[in-house]
Amino acid sequence: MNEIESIIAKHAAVERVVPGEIVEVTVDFVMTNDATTALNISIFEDTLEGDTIWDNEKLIMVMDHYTPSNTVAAANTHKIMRDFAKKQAVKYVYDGVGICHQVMLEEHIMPGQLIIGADSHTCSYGAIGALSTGMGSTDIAVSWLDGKTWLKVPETIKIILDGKASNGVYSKDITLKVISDLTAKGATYKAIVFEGEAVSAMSIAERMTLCNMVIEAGGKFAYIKPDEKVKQYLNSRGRNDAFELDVCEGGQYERIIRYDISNLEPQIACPHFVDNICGISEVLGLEMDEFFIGACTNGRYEDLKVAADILKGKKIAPQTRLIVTPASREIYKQAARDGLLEIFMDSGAMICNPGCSTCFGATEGLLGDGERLLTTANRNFIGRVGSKDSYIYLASPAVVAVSAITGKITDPREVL
Ligand SMILES: CC(C)[C@H](C(=O)O)[C@@H](O)C(=O)O
Ligand code: SF4
Repeated sequence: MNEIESIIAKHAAVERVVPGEIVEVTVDFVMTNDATTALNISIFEDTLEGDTIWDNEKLIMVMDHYTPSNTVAAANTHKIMRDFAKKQAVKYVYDGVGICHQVMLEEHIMPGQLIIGADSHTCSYGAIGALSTGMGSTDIAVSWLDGKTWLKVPETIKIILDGKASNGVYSKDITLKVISDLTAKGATYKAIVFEGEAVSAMSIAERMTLCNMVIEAGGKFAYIKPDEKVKQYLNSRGRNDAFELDVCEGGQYERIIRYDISNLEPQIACPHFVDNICGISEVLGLEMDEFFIGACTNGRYEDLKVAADILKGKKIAPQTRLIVTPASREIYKQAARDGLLEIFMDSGAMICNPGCSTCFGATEGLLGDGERLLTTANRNFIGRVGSKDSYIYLASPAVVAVSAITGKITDPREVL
């Protein structure tokens, strides 16, 4: 079995699984957020006539898409979540602490686990060697009954990233390039394993970026074999439990794709599809109205640091706005301690509280008619951030920061 199949087999308590087979698995955590928890609750209580959830330490609830509540509807949704959490004595409820995926990484996930979440970017936890995937509300509610769900064992694509990214090129550019080649449906219900020297060189933050966008090609799971960096990260977060490294000999892959990323240029996803991607040279000089640095793709400390180093002592272009939203409270605090927030504010940026923010377009930073946004998020669907007549471009934090200074798409390699 390969890495993916071996983790699934463990959770199905069987010796061996093969792609295409449907198995019942026990999950380690179920994560839900304020976008759909109220729906999960109504399915659990009304449709399934559920009484008590299977484990009050394994259902993790996060309020992040609409925090602090910006409408009465959002406040009522949060109230439903809080009432349910109280009734069920749910141990982990995070409100305003950060984006669900970042909070899960910081507080809960261990390599080798299997996690399902009511959010498509749940696939991010492959960054530290966990198998995780997003599911719809009914499947999530059913899992609350007994901590089990079903899966079709996916085929696995292995992507080997060789070479060393040049200055100004980051894991966001690599992930955009991979999505562009796979296309939006090219990896539907397939697992993607990343390996190679470029992956080994990546920080945990960069690996999160890489795994986060696998769903944009339809992927079921993303996975990077955990190494010493993962161990160090977990230790730094107080999680010292030993984890087994999966030794998978003779594993089968549906395809192996190899990249040499040494000559890759910064990539931009253009409206209105994530796989509508080009090299930055094709869109240089395109004027923008708004810039956003944040989201579960690129709102981590390392991302803010890259942006702050570029923005230090500089001002954003007149008649534009820059919104910076740290992905979690931990990141916010560290960015404050290290002076990053001051650099952003001095440049003219607005700093928002940890959460999905302008990525989801529910709380702040909405676009007006005809406006263009350059963002570090992962989706550029029509109308996602405000007006249906607006245009969203996806890029790395370095591209967004350097472009915020000029007001138009600019190549970070010019300044780095
Ligand atoms: C609202 C939520 C369920 C959704 C998702 O599943 O991804 C959101 O987080 C997004 O990024 O579009
Ligand atoms: S930051 Fe954006 S992509 Fe991530 S969970 Fe929130 S809305 Fe979804």
